[in-house]
Amino acid sequence: MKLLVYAVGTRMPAWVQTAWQDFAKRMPRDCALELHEIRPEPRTSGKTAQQLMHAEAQRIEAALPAQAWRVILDEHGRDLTTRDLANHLETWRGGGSDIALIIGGPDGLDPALKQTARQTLRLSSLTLPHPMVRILLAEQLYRAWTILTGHPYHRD
Ligand SMILES: C[S@@+](CC[C@H](N)C(=O)[O-])C[C@H]1O[C@@H](n2cnc3c(N)ncnc32)[C@H](O)[C@@H]1O
Repeated sequence: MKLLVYAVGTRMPAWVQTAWQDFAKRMPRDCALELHEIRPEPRTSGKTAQQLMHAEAQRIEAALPAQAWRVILDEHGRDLTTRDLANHLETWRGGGSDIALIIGGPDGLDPALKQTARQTLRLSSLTLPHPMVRILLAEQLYRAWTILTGHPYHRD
């Protein structure tokens, strides 16, 4: 099983890339964390937010593997604890499919794309900037894995 993160946004600052790598490289091969960046629609095109999100959704759809279990990251989703996330990770590992975790761009995600998700996760009740979401998600997935394996990184 792989954890495939599809995140709208390219050319991130070095600190974002460094933080991502720091957590991604800690994940074991059988739970690998991969980042797939989706090119954002230019914000100078005069398009509405709906049109921007629709264009980005088409790129996300084109990039997603057909069999992946889709999980949307959304501030409007259900709250969860890190232990809840560890339980999800355990279920995902048992399911066998790769997991596609989808993060929107500055305007969020197209409502039609959101409806295709099997699960929606909220990392916080705050609206987070999209570069921070990928880092926070990577850290929380690593933390969830350490809970499942009894690694001392996580302390209750
Ligand atoms: C700047 S936010 C977009 C905010 C937009 N108002 C919306 O309703 O989605 C960019 C992306 O980061 C993710 N995101 C932001 N805050 C989040 C949170 N608290 N939990 C989970 N994902 C979040 C979502 O995938 C969102 O599409």
